[in-house]
Amino acid sequence: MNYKKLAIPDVVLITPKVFGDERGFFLETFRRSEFQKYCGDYEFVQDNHSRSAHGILRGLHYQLQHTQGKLVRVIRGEVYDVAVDMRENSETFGKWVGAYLSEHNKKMLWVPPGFAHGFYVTSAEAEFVYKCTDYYAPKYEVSLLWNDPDVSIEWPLMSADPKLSEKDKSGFNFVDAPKL
Ligand SMILES: Cc1cn([C@H]2C[C@H](O)[C@@H](COP(=O)(O)OP(=O)(O)O[C@H]3O[C@H](C)C(=O)[C@H](O)[C@H]3O)O2)c(=O)[nH]c1=O
Repeated sequence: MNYKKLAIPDVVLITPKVFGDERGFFLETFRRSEFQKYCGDYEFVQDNHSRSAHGILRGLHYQLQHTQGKLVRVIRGEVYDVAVDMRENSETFGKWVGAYLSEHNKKMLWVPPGFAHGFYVTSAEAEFVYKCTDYYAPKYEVSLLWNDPDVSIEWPLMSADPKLSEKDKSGFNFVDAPKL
């Protein structure tokens, strides 16, 4: 596996080694020893799986307590995945990074605790699977608006506006969003 620190160094893009043969392919999606060496000493306690249609944008979400680190990947289709640094004392506070994750590139993104996370579906459909370092805690969950002018994420929109949940439509602007 290759571990590449992005412009926000705590966010790591992971490219697995893919073993292809006449049957198909094999790859390791997680190896604790390597992950802890390059990303930190985290344990995962919950795995999630969601499917979304083209043009859906889920997020950006974070939890004020039980903050979750997420190791995310796409097993069908393609998304543009984004992390926003919500850690008030961080040098990259309010900054964002993004990466295309797809069934074809098989890349994974490590999004540490303290980040708002979301993705936009660029394929017809996308199946998104991820590991979390803490449990879902809805009473502590917050949505950051996808199009906040201060964060100014450059989403690769393929139509006027993405399709959002009601919760995400009423997310906080960055200036008003609770910080970590
Ligand atoms: C996240 C979550 C949701 N749910 C239930 C609650 C709702 O009844 C239903 C859909 O939840 P929600 O609309 O919050 O799902 P997403 O919009 O995909 O939320 C996720 O979106 C972005 C991309 C994230 O990074 C988070 O992991 C997560 O917030 O699943 C659970 O039971 N457990 C969970 O861990």
